[in-house]
Amino acid sequence: MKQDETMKVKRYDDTNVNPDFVAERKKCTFNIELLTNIIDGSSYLTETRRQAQLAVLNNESFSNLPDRYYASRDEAYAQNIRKSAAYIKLLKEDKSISRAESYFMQCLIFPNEVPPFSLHTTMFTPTFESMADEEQKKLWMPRIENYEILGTYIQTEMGHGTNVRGLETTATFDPSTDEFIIHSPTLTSIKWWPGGLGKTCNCAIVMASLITNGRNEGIHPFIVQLRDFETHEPLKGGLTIGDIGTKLGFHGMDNGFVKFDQFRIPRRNMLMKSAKVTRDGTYQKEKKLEKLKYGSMVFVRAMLVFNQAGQGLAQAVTIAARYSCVRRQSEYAPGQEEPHIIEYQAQQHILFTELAASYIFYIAGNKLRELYFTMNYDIQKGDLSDLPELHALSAGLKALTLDEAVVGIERCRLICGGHGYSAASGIPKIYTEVVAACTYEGVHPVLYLQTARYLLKVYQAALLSSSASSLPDNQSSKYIFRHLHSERPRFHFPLSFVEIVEAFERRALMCIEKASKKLDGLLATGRPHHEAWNYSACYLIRAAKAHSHVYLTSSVHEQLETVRQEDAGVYTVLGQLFELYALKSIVDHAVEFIESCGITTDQINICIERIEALLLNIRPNVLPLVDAFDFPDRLLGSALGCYDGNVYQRLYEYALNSPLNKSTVNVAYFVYYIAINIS
Ligand SMILES: CCCCCCCCCCCCCCCCCCCCCCC/C=C/C(=O)SCCNC(=O)CCNC(=O)[C@H](O)C(C)(C)COP(=O)(O)OP(=O)(O)OC[C@H]1O[C@@H](n2cnc3c(N)ncnc32)[C@H](O)[C@@H]1OP(=O)(O)O
Ligand SMILES: Cc1cc2nc3c(=O)[nH]c(=O)nc-3n(C[C@H](O)[C@H](O)[C@H](O)COP(=O)(O)OP(=O)(O)OC[C@H]3O[C@@H](n4cnc5c(N)ncnc54)[C@H](O)[C@@H]3O)c2cc1C
Repeated sequence: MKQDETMKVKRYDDTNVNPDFVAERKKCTFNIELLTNIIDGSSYLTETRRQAQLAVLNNESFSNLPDRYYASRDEAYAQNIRKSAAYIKLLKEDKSISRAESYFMQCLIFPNEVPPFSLHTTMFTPTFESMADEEQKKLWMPRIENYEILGTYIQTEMGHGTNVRGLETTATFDPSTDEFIIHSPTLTSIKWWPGGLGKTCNCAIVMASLITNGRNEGIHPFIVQLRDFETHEPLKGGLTIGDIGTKLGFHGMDNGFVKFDQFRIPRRNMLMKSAKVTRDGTYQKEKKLEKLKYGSMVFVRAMLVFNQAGQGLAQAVTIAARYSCVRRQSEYAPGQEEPHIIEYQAQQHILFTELAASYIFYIAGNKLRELYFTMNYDIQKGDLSDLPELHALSAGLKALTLDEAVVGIERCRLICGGHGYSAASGIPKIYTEVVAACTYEGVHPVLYLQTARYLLKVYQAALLSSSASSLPDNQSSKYIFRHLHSERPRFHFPLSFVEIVEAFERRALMCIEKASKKLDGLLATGRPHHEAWNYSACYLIRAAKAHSHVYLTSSVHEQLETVRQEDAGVYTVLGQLFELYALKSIVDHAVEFIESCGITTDQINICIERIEALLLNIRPNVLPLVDAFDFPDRLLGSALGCYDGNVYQRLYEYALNSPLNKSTVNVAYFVYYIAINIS
C-alpha cells in the first residue's frame, strides 16, 4: 500500500478518557502490544493492519453516513454500494495493496457487514480459479481481477440447501448449438439466497446438474453472465432476478433469487479443470479431482473461525467489558458508593469466560487459516490427500466456534442490561451478523456429521494399526492413534496445561469410540446403514464437538509454548485465559470428562474452585485484555464500548439523532390518533 504522509486521524479518541478507565488501565501487568501481535499473527501484521485502518479513517469516501443503526434497507444498500465503488476504485488504482491490507481495510469500511461484492472475492473468484482450466482462466481472469466482472456464488435453491446432490437446476448440453441450457424446472428449483445476486453482480458461478447425451452427470459449476455489462439490466433470454426481501440482519446485502427459463450459455462456460463436455457431447472427468468443487466452502468455513467467531465475540466482549467498567449499579456495601458492575462475581464469570473464548477462537482460527493456506497449496497442485482432514477440521470448527460465539455474544448483550438492547450498544448488529454464519456455508448438525464421518474412518484405521506413524504430523486426529494403544494417565489437580490437552484428547477418543459402538450396534441389529447413521447422530455430533475442542486447546497450547520463551507477563495472562476456557468446558461437559479421564466429582469441584480463582487473577487486566484486540472505535460502532468510556454522553447523542426526534410532534399522531378522537 502506498504510504500516506497526511495520516493524522487517530484510531481512538484518547483526549477525554473517563477517569475510571485511566485507573483501570494502570493496573495492567503485561505488555499489551505483544499480545496484540499474537492476535494479529505477528508485529508486521499489526503494523500492516494499523496502516490499512488509518488509510480508511483518512478517506472521506468511507464514512458511515447516515448513522448505520438508523439507515433503512434502501439506505443501507446504497451506502454499501457507494463505499464498495470507492473501495474497488482504490484497489484498482493502487496495485501495491496486499491481500492482508485489503482484508483489513474491508473490515473497517464495512464494520460488521458482509458487503454485496464480498462473494466476488470469497467464493466466485476462488471457485473459478480452482475449477477453470488454463484457457478459461486466460480468457476470464483479467476481467475478474479488474472487477469488470463482479460475480457471486449461486448454489442454494428455494427447496434445497444442505443436500447439494439434490439441487434441481439443470444444465443440459445442446450439441446443435454447442450450448448448455440452464433451467429451473420447478418453483423449488429457483436459486435463492446468494449474496449480491439481487441487484449487484453481473456474473455468477452457478451449480447445476449437468445433463449430456441423456445422462445426468451430477452437480457441476458453470460461469454465467446475468446482467448486461453496460446497462446492468438482467440479460434477455430467460432470467428472472430479484432481491429476496428483508432478513434478520444483512440489511445492506442484496441476497437474491434467480429463475432460469431455458437460458443458454456457451459450452465453454462449464468450468473444465476436473470434468468436461467435448464438442460432440462426450462427458469426461478426472475422478481424483472431483471434490475440488467443494473447495470454496472449505475456504470460507476455515476463515469464519477467526473472522466471525473470533472477531465477532471479541468485539462483543470488548463492548461488555468497557461498559462494565463504567456502569455503577446496586448497593454492594451498605452506605457506600455503588460499585462498577465489573466487581460482581456473577458479571465476571460471564464476561471473563467469554473473553477467554474469544482469545481461544482468535488464536486457533489464525492457526486454521495458516493450515488452510499450507494444505491448499498442494491441493491446488492436484494432491488432494490433505483435503479430508481440512474438510473435517474446517466443518467441525466452523460449527463449534460459531455455536459458542453466538451464545457468548448474546450473554455479553444480556450483561449490559437495558442499554445492551439498544442498537447503540453495537451488540445486536454483531449478533445478527455472526448468527447468519451459523446457517450459511452449512448448518451445524450437518457439518458436525461430516466431521464425525471422517473421525470414524480414522478410528477404524487406528484400530488396525499399532502406531501413529501412518498419519502425517499435521493431522489433528493423530491423538486417536496415540491414545488408543496407550494407558490412560493419572491426572493431577489442578491440571497442568499438558494434562488439560490430554484430558480433551481422551474425552474425544471416548466420544468417538462410543459413536462407533452405537453405529455398529445398530448395524448389528440389521438396520440399513443410513438408518443406523441417523440414529447415531447424537453420539456422532458429540464426537465431532469433542474433536473440535481438541484442536482449540492443542493449538492454543502450542501458541503458549512459543510465548513462554518470549514474555513471562503475556504467558501468564494468556495461560489464565487458556485455563479458564478449558476448565469451563470441562465443567460444562463434566460427565464426559469423568468417564473418559477417570476423574471424580470432587476433582470437578476443584476445577470449579480454580475457575473462581482465575476470575480474581484476570480482573486487574480486563481492560488491557480487550484493548489488546485493538479495535478502532469505528469498527465497534458502540456507545457502550468506546475506548474513552464516555458512555452516557454517547447514548444521549445517539438518542438525539433518532429520526423520530426530527419533529417534536409526529405527523402520524395527527393523521391517526387525533382523527379518531375528533370523530
Ligand atoms: C487477524 C489476522 C489477519 C490475517 C490476514 C488476513 C489474510 C487474508 C485472508 C482472507 C480472509 C478472507 C475472509 C473471509 C471472511 C468470510 C466472510 C464470508 C462472507 C461470505 C458470505 C456468505 C456466503 C454464503 C455462501 C453459501 O452459503 S454457499 C452454500 C453453502 N452450502 C453448503 O454449505 C451446503 C452444505 N452441504 C454440503 O456441504 C454437502 O453437500 C454435504 C456434505 C452435506 C453433502 O453430503 P453428501 O453425502 O451428499 O456428499 P457427497 O456425496 O456429495 O460427497 C461425500 C464425500 O465428499 C466429502 N465432502 C463433502 N463436502 C466436502 C467438502 N466441502 N470438501 C471436501 N470434501 C467434502 C465427504 O466427506 C465425502 O467424502 P468420503 O466419501 O470420502 O467420505
Ligand atoms: C445470510 C445468508 C447468506 C447466504 N448466502 C448464500 C450464497 O451466497 N450462496 C448460496 O448458494 N447460498 C447462500 N445461503 C444459503 C445457505 O447456504 C443455506 O441456507 C444453508 O446451506 C442451509 O440450507 P437450507 O436453508 O436449505 O436448510 P435445510 O437444508 O433445509 O436445513 C434445515 C434444517 O434441517 C436440518 N437438516 C437438514 N439436513 C439435515 C441432515 N442431513 N442431517 C441433519 N439435519 C439436517 C438442520 O437442522 C437444518 O438447519 C445463504 C444463507 C444465508 C442465511
